[in-house]
Amino acid sequence: MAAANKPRVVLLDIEGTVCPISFVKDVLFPYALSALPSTLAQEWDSPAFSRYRAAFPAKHASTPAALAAHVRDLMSRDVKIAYLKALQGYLWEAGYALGALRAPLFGDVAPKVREWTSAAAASDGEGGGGGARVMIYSSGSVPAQKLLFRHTNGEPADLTGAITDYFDTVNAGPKTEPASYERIAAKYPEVPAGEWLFLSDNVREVEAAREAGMRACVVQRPGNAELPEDVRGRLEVVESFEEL
Ligand SMILES: CSCCC(=O)C(=O)COP(=O)(O)O
Ligand SMILES: [Mg+2]
Repeated sequence: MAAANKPRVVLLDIEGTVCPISFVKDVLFPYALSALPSTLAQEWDSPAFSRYRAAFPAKHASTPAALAAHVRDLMSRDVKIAYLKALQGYLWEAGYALGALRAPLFGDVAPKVREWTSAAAASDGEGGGGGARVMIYSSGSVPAQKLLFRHTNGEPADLTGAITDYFDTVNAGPKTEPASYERIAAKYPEVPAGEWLFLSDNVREVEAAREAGMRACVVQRPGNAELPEDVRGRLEVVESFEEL
């Protein structure tokens, strides 16, 4: 990337961008579904669990069976609604803690994140040295994002020390709306929107970030759906962070 194009903040999507979609669909989701029945049976009235239950619409949270059916329905349709995402994060906690879950980041991710952030630290975050702060914006809840980056397949496994901030649909808004990216950028008024780089597998998210004035690239990873034909002609597409 030419020096003039160096971002001061890199904002990363998770699923399909830093880790395979299959980790979410074939590992995280089944883990949550398998932990659900015992969690509902043992923790229904516990203070730790009841705040997740209380966030569900009352008609779907009247009994453990009703809530389980609603969660299964939402997950079968991959509905990215905040109360489901919060519950998933809670269900994954034990899996990460026990070592049953570990996030398989693509090989280029951790080295590039460390390159961006160590150069940013060396230049005091002011840019010019090729460094950038790294932040996350995912439909997964902020606690779920932190779990994922604390338990990666890397060595060391914990990448959270390199990540400055986390955004989800609760604190930023829907990922396909430009206003969400404006809200994120507004939290860091010292960095103009044009000096942010958003990376995502989702074309509509990339378009929304661009509408908000950010530079944004589509990340096309193994296992992602094929991109519509016109995308490569009108948007930047990368297959690895090494290209950045
Ligand atoms: C960080 S939690 C696991 C991922 C997840 O649940 C999800 O919905 C990911 O969506 P993304 O916006 O990162 O594509
Ligand atoms: Mg994604």
